[in-house]
Amino acid sequence: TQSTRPQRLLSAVQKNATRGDPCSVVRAIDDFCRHKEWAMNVGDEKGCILDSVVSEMNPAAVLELGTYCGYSTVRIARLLPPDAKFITLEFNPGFAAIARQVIAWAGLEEKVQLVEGASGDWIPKIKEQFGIKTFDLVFLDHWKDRYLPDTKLMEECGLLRKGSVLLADNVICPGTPDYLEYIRSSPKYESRYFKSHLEYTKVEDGLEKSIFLG
Ligand SMILES: O=C(NCCCCCn1ccc2cnccc21)c1cc(-c2ccc(F)cc2)cc(O)c1O
Ligand SMILES: [Mg+2]
Repeated sequence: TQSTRPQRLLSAVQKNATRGDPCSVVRAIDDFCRHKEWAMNVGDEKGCILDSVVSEMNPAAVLELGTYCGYSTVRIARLLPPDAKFITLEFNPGFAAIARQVIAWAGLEEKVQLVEGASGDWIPKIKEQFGIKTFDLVFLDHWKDRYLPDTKLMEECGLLRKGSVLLADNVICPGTPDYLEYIRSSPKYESRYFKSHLEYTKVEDGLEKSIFLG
């Protein structure tokens, strides 16, 4: 039977990365996606911006919406303090199965809780299911038309506190126009756009960093 792109990406990790070495996993995925097959990881250029946001925050509780193959999951988890709580949500069971193996290859399975399901279903349950009060950082990288409804849902569910940071991928390509319009005009947020490029290409894209003001 034909392999899928995520399966070929995992094989490249198992072939070229060192078990327990997150940076070698990140490098192996970037090499595969740049030279073999493009895939929708946040990539190395936007990944460095992600790293700087995570490092400066030193977050105790992180939520990632959109795991895919676990590339950004590994980038984030490798920078977290030991007792941090990190939940990553993936809708597609095939992607989730690959991501679990990529995260394990990096030796980070203890630091990440991968949950399968839809954001709209899971966000209202996170507090009681995982004993989390609020998130310090949310990385939005899932369905682009869910960024806005899910941000409003996180507000309503009390998952954001004064100072919580939302970091959104793909605000230019594929684009999240309704989310950008809302977050940039809302008095509840202080937003900043980090201009970059769509992973592994010269096409413009960027990350929108928004601080919840409470
Ligand atoms: O579509 C993208 N990502 C989302 C994938 C599906 C997420 C599904 N999902 C996961 C958790 C979850 C929870 N609830 C509901 C749904 C959920 C994406 C696309 C591009 C892209 C593609 C083609 C092109 F020509 C240019 C750009 C680039 C990116 O960086 C991307 O991230
Ligand atoms: Mg993305």
